[in-house]
Amino acid sequence: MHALRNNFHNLGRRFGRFRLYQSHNKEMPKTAGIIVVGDEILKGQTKDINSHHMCQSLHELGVDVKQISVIRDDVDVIASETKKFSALYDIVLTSGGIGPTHDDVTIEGIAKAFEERVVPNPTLVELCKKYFGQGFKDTPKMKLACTPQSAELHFGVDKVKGERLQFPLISVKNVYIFPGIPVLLNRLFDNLKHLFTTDDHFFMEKLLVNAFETDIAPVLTACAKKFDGAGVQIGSYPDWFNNYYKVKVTVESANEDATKAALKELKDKLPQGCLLDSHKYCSDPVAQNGVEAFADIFETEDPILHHKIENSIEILNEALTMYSLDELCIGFNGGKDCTALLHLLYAAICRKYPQRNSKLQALYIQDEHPFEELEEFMKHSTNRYNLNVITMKGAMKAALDTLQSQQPYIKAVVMGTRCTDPYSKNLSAFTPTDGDWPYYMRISPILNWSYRDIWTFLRKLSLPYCVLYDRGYTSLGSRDKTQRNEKLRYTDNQNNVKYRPAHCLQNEDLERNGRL
Ligand SMILES: Cc1cc2nc3c(=O)[nH]c(=O)nc-3n(C[C@H](O)[C@H](O)[C@H](O)COP(=O)(O)OP(=O)(O)OC[C@H]3O[C@@H](n4cnc5c(N)ncnc54)[C@H](O)[C@@H]3O)c2cc1C
Ligand SMILES: [Co+2]
Ligand SMILES: [K+]
Ligand SMILES: [Mg+2]
Repeated sequence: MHALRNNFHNLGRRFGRFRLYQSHNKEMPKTAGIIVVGDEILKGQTKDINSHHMCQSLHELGVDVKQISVIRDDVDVIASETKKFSALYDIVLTSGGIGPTHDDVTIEGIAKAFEERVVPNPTLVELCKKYFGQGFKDTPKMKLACTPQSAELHFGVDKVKGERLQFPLISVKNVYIFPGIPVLLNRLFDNLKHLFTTDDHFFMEKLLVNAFETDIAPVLTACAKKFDGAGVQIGSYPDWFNNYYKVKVTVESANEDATKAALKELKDKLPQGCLLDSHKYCSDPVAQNGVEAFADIFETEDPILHHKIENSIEILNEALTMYSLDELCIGFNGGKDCTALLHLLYAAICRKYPQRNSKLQALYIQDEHPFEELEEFMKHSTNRYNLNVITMKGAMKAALDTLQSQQPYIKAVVMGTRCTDPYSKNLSAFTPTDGDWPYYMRISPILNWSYRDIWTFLRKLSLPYCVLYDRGYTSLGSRDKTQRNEKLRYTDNQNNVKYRPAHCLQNEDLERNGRL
């Protein structure tokens, strides 16, 4: 059945050029190809985000994007690629190369593809006259008013203002010519969506699987084969940094029943217990960070932690009354404790200052030999919590000295210290630094949290944490002085040495086992 449909569809495609003004083959979703034009992209000077935006939007509209091609600003290359794509796909979208300078030749290339001449377009000439003034015809701006002979213009209406957009989208046969500047492209695309809308809709389901791709590959292959005839596509996308699953498996087709059947098959055949319960996993916990929400989650299951959280929030609220955001920073080095703390502090700040536009300041005293994974996690956290990270290098005391002279307005540091940390037994929630240290108020809202509390909090809320904790590390310091915790070591049934994740450590007194 599938083969038959495909042949039918290919037949349609072979006569693509004659099909242009007919509606597309109803048997299959409408297809599209995207051509990104620009030397700067091939040189790595500009990152192509336009094709990504177009793919996302087209997919939502039910259009099946089949190919993206990135090519240079060259008339012949543009002409041959356009000709090829125009015959292969129902619609073609190009991005870039339509400016007034010599290096923008997309219009010429597309004209050449269809053996047309480039001519002044009366409507565009009028528009340019209004926009640039009479004299524009003798300037390079005239290029903006020229199109291939058979070009059509599509004027979008600005959804917000209700006005006609100043410049139209140009199309030639089934090729839609977009400008390369992302805001212009997006504006045109979003206001002209109706040109690309179809009756189709893709049905997508996803499974989050906590198993290695190599271990689930046979099941995926068998399922893909079984449902191929029904047009179901199964995708497998490993995520190296997620703490809760290793692979995202997608099941998708234009047929809802087929999608559901394939999903069920996968659920039945994948190893027991490796599927993440979508009700228990939150993919964006930072967006749902209401302070009350945390405490409530733990209220019945873990009443002791519930009270610890409430107590920590009280301390943070007090800190926010005593210090302005300019005077406060969090001591953040990517470790598990300050990761939990950061989430709490961020929530408290969002509640106290819902309209704020200043960032939360974070102090990062960078080790001489930091773990790469830790640095990676720092970067992600900076974006996730919109941090202003103040990075200091060198020994801690000296770094704090420098901080004091460079950022004299900072008065207090919120820290993820716990009583069980070295030299921390006698700390209280608000303790100034010791005599020979530069003067700061140290605020420690999670002093009485245990190792287990930290993990319960992080994992229950699906908070991201540094991936090293999933690979056998239970406490992180300098790379040359930190090892995996031997208590987490085991040998699997193929005799490979492996390490369990940090949250599995039973005896929490052994947390610092891997620190040299
Ligand atoms: C602002 C500040 C003030 C300090 N004042 C004193 C003091 O008065 N007397 C004293 O003896 N020691 C002080 N220290 C040192 C501290 O007691 C620990 O020795 C140090 O944090 C390492 O702790 P750890 O490895 O045991 O635990 P960690 O869990 O690594 O540290 C506990 C907390 O300290 C903060 N922190 C740790 N390392 C960094 C870093 N590299 N960059 C940013 N924040 C970090 C984090 O909030 C973290 O959760 C201070 C440290 C800082 C950051
Ligand atoms: Co079939
Ligand atoms: K893959
Ligand atoms: Mg710690």
